[in-house]
Amino acid sequence: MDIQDIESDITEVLLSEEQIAETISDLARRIEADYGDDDDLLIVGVLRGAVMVMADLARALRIHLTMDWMAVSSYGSGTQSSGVVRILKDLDTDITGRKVLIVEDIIDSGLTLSWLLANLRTRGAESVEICALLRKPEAVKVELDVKYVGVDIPNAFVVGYGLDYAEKYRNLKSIGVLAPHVYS
Ligand SMILES: O=P(O)(O)OC[C@H]1O[C@H](OP(=O)(O)OP(=O)(O)O)[C@H](O)[C@@H]1O
Ligand code: HPA
Ligand SMILES: [Mg+2]
Repeated sequence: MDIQDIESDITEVLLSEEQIAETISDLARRIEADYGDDDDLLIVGVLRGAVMVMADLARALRIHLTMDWMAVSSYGSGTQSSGVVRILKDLDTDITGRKVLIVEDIIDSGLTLSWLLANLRTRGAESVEICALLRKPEAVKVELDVKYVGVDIPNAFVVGYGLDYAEKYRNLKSIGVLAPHVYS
């Protein structure tokens, strides 16, 4: 299978490579306006979906920061959240007194971030905020206090730029709606 075949599994491109870059840049400017060099900002990427957002957002931010990672999973290999969040890898950093910004690829049901936010807020950080590239307003099931959202998207299963279906498509440069023929 070559790249041409992968892209044919996308019915509609929601965000092109250029639109993703603009969105990340806008997020970075807003984050910079709220945090300065002295804030000792710790950005926490949520593996594995947020890898691309983390890599690009970190490079777009023109302030000092440190990076750490958590791995949680709630989706298994399907397209519906199980609602059961598992920690697969915890932080290596003690976040007591730190300013923490969780970086995510997508808020779908919101269950993953709701759980993660509650978990990190028990650890004595000065602040814990959320930055998500995408949000599906029609799919969100829980009230979630999200400080930075890139783009609101329709309630369709999307892939690319870190987002997967059964672990594939994370390497697409754009974000698009997965074609129904892929499910069957
Ligand atoms: O708002 P929710 O309905 O909770 O869905 C969002 C979460 O689901 C996906 O991760 P997943 O658990 O599939 O693991 P992955 O990041 O390794 O792809 C995505 O990367 C978010 O972390
Ligand atoms: O639309 C989605 N695509 C890929 N992974 C996801 N995890 C939650 N929602 C999605
Ligand atoms: Mg994820």
